[in-house]
Amino acid sequence: MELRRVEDYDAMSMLAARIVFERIVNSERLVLGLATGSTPEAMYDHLAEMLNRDKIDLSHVYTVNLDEYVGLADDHPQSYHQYMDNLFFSKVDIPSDHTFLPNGAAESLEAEVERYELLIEELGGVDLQILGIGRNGHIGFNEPGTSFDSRTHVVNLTETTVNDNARFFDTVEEVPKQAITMGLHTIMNAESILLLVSGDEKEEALECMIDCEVSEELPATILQTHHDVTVIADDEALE
Ligand SMILES: N[C@@H]1[C@@H](O)[C@H](O)[C@@H](COP(=O)(O)O)O[C@@H]1O
Repeated sequence: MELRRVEDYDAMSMLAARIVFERIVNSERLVLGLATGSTPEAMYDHLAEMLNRDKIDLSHVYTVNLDEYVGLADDHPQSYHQYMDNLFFSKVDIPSDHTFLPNGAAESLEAEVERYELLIEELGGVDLQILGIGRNGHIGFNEPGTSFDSRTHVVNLTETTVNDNARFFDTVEEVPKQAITMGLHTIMNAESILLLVSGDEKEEALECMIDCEVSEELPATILQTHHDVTVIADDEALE
């Protein structure tokens, strides 16, 4: 695991954007695993700017997102579909049939998780996976206790996660209590992983991700066993 310490949120975002940019321009074909949440917001901004500035052709880029809330249609303002459209897809020229997220409004969630896992496999797997981390050490929406063997699945969100994500909704009651997420096995299959961590509220989760014994009670600790993880963390997250 390579740890790159940076001064603040913007330095983290800029470095992450540069790493993703380099991968895009140096690949003949690239499957990017994308994350949502507050952490990667500025990275998407910088990345879109770099790609547009240099008029980079993106016809070789495919994206698969980590997760989506259950019960929110694609056009729901708080869905991750909308997040990705607003923050990234609408600003860059990735072909629209190259971008994928789980469908949280699918009639059969069971069929949807199978479809999504197969889709990732058919794309040839993820080359570079962007990740954030939850305060309780979750990655994607894989809450403490999730099996390390998990593939894409439906999860019940913990109270901590529901409360943490309530800031994106008008009231905490509106936050969905379930989500579809790539599993820990799915995430570990990525060729490279880039984990972004910013702010003192993530300090404990980060410290544990690096130092605690690998355990399903702390999902992010599984990253200790991946062969190519780069962590970009800012001073506040490391103090
Ligand atoms: N499902 C997302 C994760 O993909 C994200 O990494 C994490 C941290 O979110 P934030 O970056 O907003 O702190 O929690 C959310 O619930």
